[in-house]
Amino acid sequence: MSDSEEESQDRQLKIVIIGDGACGKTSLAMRFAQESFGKQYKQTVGLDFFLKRITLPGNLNVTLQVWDIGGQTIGGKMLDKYIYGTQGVLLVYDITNYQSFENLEDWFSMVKKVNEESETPPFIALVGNKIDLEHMRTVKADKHQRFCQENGLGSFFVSAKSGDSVFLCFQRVAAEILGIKLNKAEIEQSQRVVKADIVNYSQEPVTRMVNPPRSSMCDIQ
Ligand SMILES: Nc1nc2c(ncn2[C@@H]2O[C@H](COP(=O)(O)OP(=O)(O)OP(=O)(O)O)[C@@H](O)[C@H]2O)c(=O)[nH]1
Repeated sequence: MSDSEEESQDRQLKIVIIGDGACGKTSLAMRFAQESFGKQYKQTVGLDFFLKRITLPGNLNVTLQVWDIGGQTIGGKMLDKYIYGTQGVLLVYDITNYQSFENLEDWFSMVKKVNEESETPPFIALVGNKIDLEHMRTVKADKHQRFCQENGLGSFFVSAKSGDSVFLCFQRVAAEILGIKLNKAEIEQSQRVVKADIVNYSQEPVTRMVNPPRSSMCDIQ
């Protein structure tokens, strides 16, 4: 196959990431596109772009154009322009921040409004981020599932910090947009194992523990 034939197989997909400030949108994009994570919070002003090429079953190369939209753009003039024409939307919230989940109604309304007259509406997924902080969860998983069922959304729980399910999320969204079914082996291959250091708390006599640790088995670092 010639180079030009190979290139012509590449598809470009636009995926926007929206949701409240500090829920982890930039971190998800960086984890997916650059395999990195930063603890420091730096607010996104306007938007940032990330590009990543992935291969879907059938040797289909797809370049994902990820639009990381700043949380402060809600209510601004530019948001509808950023969302317009997108094929995929990740509606992200922080599982430890209930307000970020509630506010998704507003983000979702904006997506629906922009696509009111679209013949090819985007594939939309609800993404609960920061699952490494499960012990601090304030948004129950059944609330998440109900929102997905009521609105026909894809559903993901991820951690930009540990990388858990991040690649899988983007891969499945791309596959859904293109109408490709991933088999079990392909899904399992994309699921990253969460690395956790075992912390042995049992060295301290139980009677001396004034503030017991939140988890007695392991901490996810
Ligand atoms: N523990 C944990 N922290 C995370 C995770 N994802 C993001 N963070 C932290 O949350 C803070 C906000 O992350 P960002 O990715 O900048 O959030 P954002 O949604 O892009 O924020 P805006 O730019 O304001 O829209 C940062 O301090 C990140 O390190 C995660 O999965 N787990």
